[in-house]
Amino acid sequence: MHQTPRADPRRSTGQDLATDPTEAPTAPVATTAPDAPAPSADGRRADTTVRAPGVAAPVTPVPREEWRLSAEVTGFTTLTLEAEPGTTIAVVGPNGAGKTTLLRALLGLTPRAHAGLRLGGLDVTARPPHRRGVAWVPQDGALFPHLSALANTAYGLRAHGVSRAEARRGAREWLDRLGVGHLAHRKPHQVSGGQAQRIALARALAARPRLLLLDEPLAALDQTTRAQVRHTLRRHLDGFGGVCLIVTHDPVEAVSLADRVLVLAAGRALQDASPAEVARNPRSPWVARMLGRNAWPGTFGSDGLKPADGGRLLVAGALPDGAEALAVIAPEAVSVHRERPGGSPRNVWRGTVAEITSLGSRLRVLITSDEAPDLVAEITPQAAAELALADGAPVWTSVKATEVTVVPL
Ligand SMILES: Nc1ncnc2c1ncn2[C@@H]1O[C@H](COP(=O)(O)OP(=O)(O)OP(=O)(O)O)[C@@H](O)[C@H]1O
Repeated sequence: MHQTPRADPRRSTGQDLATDPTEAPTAPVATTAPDAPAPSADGRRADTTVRAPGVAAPVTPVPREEWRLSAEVTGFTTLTLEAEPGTTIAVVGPNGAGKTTLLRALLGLTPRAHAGLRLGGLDVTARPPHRRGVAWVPQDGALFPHLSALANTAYGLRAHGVSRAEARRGAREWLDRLGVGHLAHRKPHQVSGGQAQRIALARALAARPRLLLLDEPLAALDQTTRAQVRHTLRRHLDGFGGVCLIVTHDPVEAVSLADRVLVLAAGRALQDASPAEVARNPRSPWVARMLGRNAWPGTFGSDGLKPADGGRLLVAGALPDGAEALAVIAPEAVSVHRERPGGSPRNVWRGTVAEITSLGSRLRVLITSDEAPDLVAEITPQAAAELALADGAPVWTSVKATEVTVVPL
């Protein structure tokens, strides 16, 4: 699992964009904070020089700006949140847990919770939403209805004082990156929900915030587009020097994008740990069901995926040699045996039962192995009884190649 906050020298400063026409009817805006240098047109490069259109970015990388997050939230959602620059946190929890309230509190957009907020060394608590250096992509995207996709995306850059031509070029790049460049001149009502979401994401990323808040950013996208946009988002987050909070109900999104998973329940933090830790030791049945996936990062080779924690994993389909990917395996897809299973080619490992916990009417069995990373299987109590499973019991596990979801990293 890619836990470590990512270091990338190529990045520029963050700046603000906070939009919610419903709660901020006086034209949601992005303006330049006095302490913020102008951004580059390229979201992945640290460059505080405004360039003429068509002029290539300087090759000399300059150190990226880094924005540590420190938040003390009180109200319906009550928690303390500290995160190093470059950390991506998946915010998960059942409906009504307070996920959106947390994001709105960080923006200063709700009376239901208050956030004391420091970004980098700067206390932005007293600032209005649009001066905090926070970008927010709400569930509905909240695009300006009267502006084209291009103008929506260029808005944040323009508000930084970037020239019109430069802002449009930067906006065009982000729209292209997210696969909606061909819609640049359409208004929001002329695009589909999924396209609008990608435009909203381009607008937020183009604004280079110090804190990025994404409320189910991939929810309206079909499976193929979702994989593409997730990949783009991941690449961007790799070079992002701020903190990103992503509200999601998609476990694959959580384990593939996030360094940490913050589980909320009734406005409180139930768990805040790495995806691997939350998957291994979920603190509630809800978390177990939502995120209880096995997630193995690894590198592709000629004979499948080589997990970083050892072993080999056969998967259906292939990525180029050397490609990094995350293999996601649902615990229900893991078969547990007392004898070595035969049959068609599949992933088979010898292991030992390390822990058995109940999950509603099912059991979760943690199996450790010298041949593969830790694996969680979910089986019925009846199956566990038939296999005479107990802590320390020697077992075999198997997973069909077709049951492994591969997420390119
Ligand atoms: N404006 C409001 N006035 C009163 N109660 C509200 C308001 N907005 C949200 N709530 C309540 O606050 C709680 C938390 O809501 P919130 O939208 O933060 O949850 P969530 O975790 O984002 O849920 P979901 O997954 O459904 O989006 C819920 O019980 C909700 O009904």
